[in-house]
Formats: sequence, structure tokens, C-alpha cells
Amino acid sequence: MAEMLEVSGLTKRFGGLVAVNNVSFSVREKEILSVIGPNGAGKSTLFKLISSFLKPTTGEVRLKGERISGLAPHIAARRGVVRTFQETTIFKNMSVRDNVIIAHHLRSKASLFGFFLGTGAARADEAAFGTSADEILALLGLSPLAGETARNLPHGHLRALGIAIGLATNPSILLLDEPFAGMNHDETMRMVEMVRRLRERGLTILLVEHDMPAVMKISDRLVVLNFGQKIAEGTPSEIQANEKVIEAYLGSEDEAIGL
Ligand SMILES: Nc1ncnc2c1ncn2[C@@H]1O[C@H](COP(=O)(O)OP(=O)(O)OP(=O)(O)O)[C@@H](O)[C@H]1O
Repeated sequence: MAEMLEVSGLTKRFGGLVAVNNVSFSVREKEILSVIGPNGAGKSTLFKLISSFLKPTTGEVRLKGERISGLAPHIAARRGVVRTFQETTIFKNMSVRDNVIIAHHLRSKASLFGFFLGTGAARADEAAFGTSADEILALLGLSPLAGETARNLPHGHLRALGIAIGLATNPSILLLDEPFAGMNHDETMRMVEMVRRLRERGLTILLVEHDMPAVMKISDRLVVLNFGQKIAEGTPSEIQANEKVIEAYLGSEDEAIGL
């Protein structure tokens, strides 16, 4: 399988603290790879480095061979590294469908003004974007809620809408930041199914997550961080049997690794 994303020697220092320390790994095309690790291990920092929200102290990130580290986050997103949008970027007074249509417009800023002004060209765009939005909503099981105002959505569906908005920007790799956080069992299972469907559609997915049972179920491979360093990489069963990983989790206050 070809490599989609390559992380090489990535390091981030905050003053004297090395939050991410010389981390290297690759994400293969159409793979679901999860980054796990105890609290403070450096997961969020790594995620921000990959999505260009932070600049590395040293090291680099490449997407399909092209360097993306150091680019502004919106440029990295246009190249195809898309982080799921936080709930704050959802237009709460708009319908679910309009939120996804607007996200298509954000791909080409020029047409966004047209969308609000209702110009002819924008109407043509809107028809195409509407079709695409409907496909995305169907894929995520959100079609019955297409006309619902976003602010009325329950937590799980709101997060699914965040993913729909990310998909509308046509990513090569989708970065999911704790997609299961705060979800009950049923919502988590629905999200697991949803992420799997995205992969079946050819998407490459990198996620950071605390929910061990869900992460073990969903991932093809995992990368484990501890104190900023990569301590293991492998399949869920390899990781669950890895001595260094067990030790790192036993020494932390996090929940057990799900053995
Ligand atoms: N902007 C910053 N300035 C200074 N230190 C930071 C900054 N961001 C993170 N850190 C430190 O870097 C280390 C790694 O933090 P990070 O948030 O990446 O870990 P994490 O694995 O995501 O933790 P958690 O699971 O608790 O979210 C921590 O010691 C944290 O305090």
C-alpha cells in the first residue's frame, strides 16, 4: 500500500519541554491509524503539527511526497490534510444541509459571496454542491436530519455534522481529534461504523483517541506516544501485547489499555 502521509523526525519544544520528540511514522493509503498515549504524552501537539496549526521545531510532514509542514493551516487543508471541524465552526442557525453546502463553497472562496448574494453562477454551483452534500449526508446517516437546524442536533449527530463539513472540502486524509469523546456506548458504536464507511469509500484516516475499546476495534494500526516519544507501532493485537505500552499505561492514571 502506498504511503499517504509521512511524519519524519518531528520534534516540538515549548521552552525546555519537548512535547513531541523525534517522532516518525507513515500513514498508508486507505488506512485507519490511531495515535494513543497517556495524558500529556504529546498526542494533541502531534496532531497540531500534522494539521499545520503548529510549526515543528525540527522534522517534517509530507502528504503524497510533498512537504506540508510550515504551510498555513488553511493551505494544508486545501492540499488535503483536513482536521474535523470543531462544533464552533458549525453555523448553528442554519440547516444541516446548508452547513455542508457552505463547506463546499469554502473550497473556492470566490463563490461564497455569490452564495449569500444568490448570483446565477453561485446557483449553478449550489446545485452541484447540493448533490454532493446529499451524498455526504447519506453516507453519514444524516439524511433524515438534512432540514433540521444545526442547533437542535444531539451531541453525536453534531459531531457527525463536523465530519460532514470536513468531507465537503474533499480531503486526502481526515484527521479526527477524539471523535468518541463524551459519547455514550450507542453513539460510539455509530461513530465506529461511520469511520469504517469512510475508509471503505477510500479515505485515509488518522485519529487521536482516549477510548481504548473503540480505538482497538477501529484501527488498522496504532502509534503509541509516551513523554513525547514513539514507544510502539503496530496492529491492535501487537499493541495490546507490547510490554512498553502496558508499562506506560500502568504508570499513568488513564484507563487500562483494554486487555
Ligand atoms: N502551547 C504549549 N505551551 C507549553 N507547553 C505545552 C503547550 N502545549 C502542550 N504543552 C505541553 O506539552 C506536553 C504534551 O501535551 P499534549 O497536549 O500534546 O499531550 P496529550 O497527549 O494530547 O495530552 P492529553 O491526552 O491530556 O490531551 C504536556 O506536558 C503539555 O503541558
